Amino acid sequence: MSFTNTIIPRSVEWKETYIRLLDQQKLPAVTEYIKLESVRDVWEAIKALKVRGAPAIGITAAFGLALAAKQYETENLDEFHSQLTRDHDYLASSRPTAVNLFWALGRLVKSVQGAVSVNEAKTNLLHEAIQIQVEDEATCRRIGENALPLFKDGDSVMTICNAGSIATARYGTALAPFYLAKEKNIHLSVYACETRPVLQGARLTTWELMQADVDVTLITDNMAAHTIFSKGISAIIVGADRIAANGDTANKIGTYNLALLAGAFQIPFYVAAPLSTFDPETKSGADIPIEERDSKEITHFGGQQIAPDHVKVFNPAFDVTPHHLIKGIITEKGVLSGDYQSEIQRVFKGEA
Ligand SMILES: CSC[C@H]1O[C@H](OP(=O)(O)O)[C@H](O)[C@@H]1O
Repeated sequence: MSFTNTIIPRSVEWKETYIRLLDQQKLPAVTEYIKLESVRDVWEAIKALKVRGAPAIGITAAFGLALAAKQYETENLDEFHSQLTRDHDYLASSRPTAVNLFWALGRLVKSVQGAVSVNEAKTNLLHEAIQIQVEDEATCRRIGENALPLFKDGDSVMTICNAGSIATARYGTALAPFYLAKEKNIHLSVYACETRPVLQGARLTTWELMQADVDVTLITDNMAAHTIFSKGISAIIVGADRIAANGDTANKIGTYNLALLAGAFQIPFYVAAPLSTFDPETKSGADIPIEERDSKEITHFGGQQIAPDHVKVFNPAFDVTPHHLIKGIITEKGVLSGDYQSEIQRVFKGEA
């Protein structure tokens, strides 16, 4: 079965007067699409994780800024740029960790530099947003192609959160090799950590992989060590939200745990990410802002209170895996390994 049969729906689509969004908070029970008709709708959708995943956040924010600009009434270019800056900054405030958000918004702002009319600027913004989505789909497929040789037929591989098709334009990053393996009749078994508290693994990764008829088993996060031991997990592959200049990687909370377990069990720990998730301006993991989310994500489960009133809560949405725990960072340009600082510099100089 070819994944290109569009088995998995697109999470984000431009529809001229609105953005059509797959509401990822409703999955897997309900497949519902919502209309984002304003920059506020887009901000709220990103904040509430109705769309999530670094590349998908960047794509949605890009279409959000293009949609906002399309609604400006001014024909004055200075006023246009002033309103664009306001909405750029507003969208950039939706979530702090995934660098794709800022990277995509920055590409759009750059696309209007030199525009001689408001109309030309509006056209450039939309073309750039479309280009970001088109590029990301091709990038993710290449990540899958570069990742697949790292596994062999019959391997069992663990992952966390959802770095799948709906977290990107298509294919995903960490999940991309599983879709390509399916196309090539290579059998890989995936063990998906449920990923408390928002359950992207239980709700989204299993949902995606089952639709593509990829072998997937759901485990709770605290089962990871026993599963690696008892099921002979051969490798771990995860996505990323921001990769610092030295290779330190921010990803969903619980990723660091898996990296430590990979070291203890002496199995490879891979990060799969596009170059758009690298942030050479961030020197190390210590400099990556870690989003902290509402305590209700932890004190409530399925709408039921599961912890006492007024309990203290710490709810970081991400953690940082130090680069020395990462066997390889799989990108569209190939697999980076060893001295990540110089590898990343080499790739960003276009030497790859
Ligand atoms: C392909 S990037 C996916 C990345 O984003 C997720 O975070 P969130 O669901 O909060 O947006 C998680 O860190 C995934 O690895």
